[in-house]
Amino acid sequence: MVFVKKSVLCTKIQILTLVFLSLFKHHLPPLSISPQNFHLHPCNFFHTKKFLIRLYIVVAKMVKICCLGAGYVGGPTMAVIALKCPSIEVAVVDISVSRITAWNSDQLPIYEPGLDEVVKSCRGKNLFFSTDVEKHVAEADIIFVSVNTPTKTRGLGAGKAADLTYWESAARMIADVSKSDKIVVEKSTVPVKTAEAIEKILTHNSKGVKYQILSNPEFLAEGTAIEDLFAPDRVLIGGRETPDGQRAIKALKDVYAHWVPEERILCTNLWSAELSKLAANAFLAQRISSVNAMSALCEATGADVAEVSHAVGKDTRIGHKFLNASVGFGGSCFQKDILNLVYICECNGLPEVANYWKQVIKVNDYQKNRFVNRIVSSMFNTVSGKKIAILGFAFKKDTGDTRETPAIDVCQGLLGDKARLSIYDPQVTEEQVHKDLSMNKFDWDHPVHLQPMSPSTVKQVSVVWDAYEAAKGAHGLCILTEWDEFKNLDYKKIYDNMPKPAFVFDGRNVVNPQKLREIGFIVYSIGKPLDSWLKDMPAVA
Ligand SMILES: NC(=O)C1=CN([C@@H]2O[C@H](COP(=O)(O)OP(=O)(O)OC[C@H]3O[C@@H](n4cnc5c(N)ncnc54)[C@H](O)[C@@H]3O)[C@@H](O)[C@H]2O)C=CC1
Ligand SMILES: O=C(O)[C@H]1O[C@H](OP(=O)(O)OP(=O)(O)OC[C@H]2O[C@@H](n3ccc(=O)[nH]c3=O)[C@H](O)[C@@H]2O)[C@H](O)[C@@H](O)[C@@H]1O
Repeated sequence: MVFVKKSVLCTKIQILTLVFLSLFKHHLPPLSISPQNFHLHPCNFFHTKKFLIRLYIVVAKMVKICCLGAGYVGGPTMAVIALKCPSIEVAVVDISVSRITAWNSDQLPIYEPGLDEVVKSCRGKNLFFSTDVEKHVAEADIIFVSVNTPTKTRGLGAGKAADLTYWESAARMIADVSKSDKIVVEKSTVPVKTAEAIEKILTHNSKGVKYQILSNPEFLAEGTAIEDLFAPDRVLIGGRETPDGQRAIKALKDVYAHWVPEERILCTNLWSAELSKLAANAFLAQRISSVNAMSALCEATGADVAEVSHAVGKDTRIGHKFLNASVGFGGSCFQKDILNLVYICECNGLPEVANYWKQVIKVNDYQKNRFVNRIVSSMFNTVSGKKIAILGFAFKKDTGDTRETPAIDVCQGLLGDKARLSIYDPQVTEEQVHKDLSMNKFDWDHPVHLQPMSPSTVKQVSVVWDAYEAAKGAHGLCILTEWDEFKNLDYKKIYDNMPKPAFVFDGRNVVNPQKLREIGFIVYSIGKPLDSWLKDMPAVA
């Protein structure tokens, strides 16, 4: 009985202390950042004499992370950190009010398998989305910067160099509002040596606050972001080789160590980390351009690119991943990052290296042009006034992202020849399609609220919500995204509703060309033996 009364009294005191400390936590002296401090067992916690000290530690110094940029990287990455590290408070902030409103709603601003569940399980607990950028930056111990780094469209390095406007303004804002020491983490993909520039901005405006800059590039791919974040091949952290730099690396490593095995967390110097990100994307894109270059040769010789990729990929030194021939790679990063790499090589007096990487983009552009040429040349050298169905507009399946999607170039090529397009994609809105088809190159990579507000509607384009509707009355059907549903469409029904000859141009090799030929279609599949109809047509119109 005595024990019960004592414990009730004790609990009341504990709760009151907790409330008190919560209210006045900002007036307590800071402790060193170490997530290890927070692994207190809840049972021990309330029954030890050191209770007040422990409570002080937990309430006063729960590690706070703030991420600038609630986009495709900032949103999912921070949601996973919050899920895996319940002892860390994560605030994701953005200058775009509509993005933050969407993150706080049931309709998240990006489509990514598994993301909804992760966000819903920690939002409002230790994961917050806010437009109060300055408040959260001021309170944070670790600040991730995951803002846009588009390709420059004007001035020095236009068309190649990374535009660091958003990064620089983020750094200046951090310097303005910070009153305590911070670890600033480059999450965006940036040119090598960016950390040096950021360091200068921060230290020259520091008002006595100390900063450590880390490079922690992100390797997630869209469509599999949550999977990739849960089990990354590696986490890369680059920092200064000074004692303070190493302590900062350790603090960030401790965050990832909540769920990533130690041997997968690689620590390097700053420049290696920054360059590794650009190198990884360049290597990946290079594989696609290599297989796409082979696909042209396959069409010319009667080889089948799928068989060639399979045979080549069986060599364990080469491996089978990323060898799918396609209409071309898209997405917000491959082209941007390679252009950036090319620019850095040129600036460092390495024109041969620059030209080598430039070729990866040239082959990608060649592949998209080749696809359009195949369509036009097989349809009697003109698509003027003809309806063409476009199945898939996103740059890959399982995402609604259309940034630098090959569909834009293919559609623009067909529109240039006066085709009428009927577009269907399960995740891309009508507004987005019109915006993409009327926007200037590279404009898409700026924050949404800074892009052209009301894009002009492209007259010859209609967007529909059903593949059958898109194909009705169409002379040809182009598959531009490998959505699973395109594999299982009723192609007989589609064929019956099209004028003849009816064409299928498969830019993702999702259909079985033989089966479609049996129905009656004339089929073009990337890198596959050509239909007799196409053999007589020039590959370049
Ligand atoms: N999308 C991807 O799969 C990957 C992207 N990256 C890199 O991550 C960076 C971000 O890419 P995404 O997330 O795709 O871009 P995003 O455009 O989806 O998101 C960037 C966000 O930053 C916000 N922003 C810009 N300036 C800001 C500021 N000063 N303060 C607060 N918010 C600000 C924008 O409003 C936007 O919502 C880029 O450097 C990209 O190269 C790296 C790996 C994967
Ligand atoms: O820095 C980035 O933004 C990210 O870029 C890519 O990820 P992502 O662009 O989201 O998607 P990928 O799966 O790499 O596909 C890129 C493009 O290549 C195409 N692709 C991919 C693989 C393949 O074999 N063939 C092929 O044409 C895809 O359809 C897509 O258009 C990288 O895979 C990520 O590691 C990286 O973090």
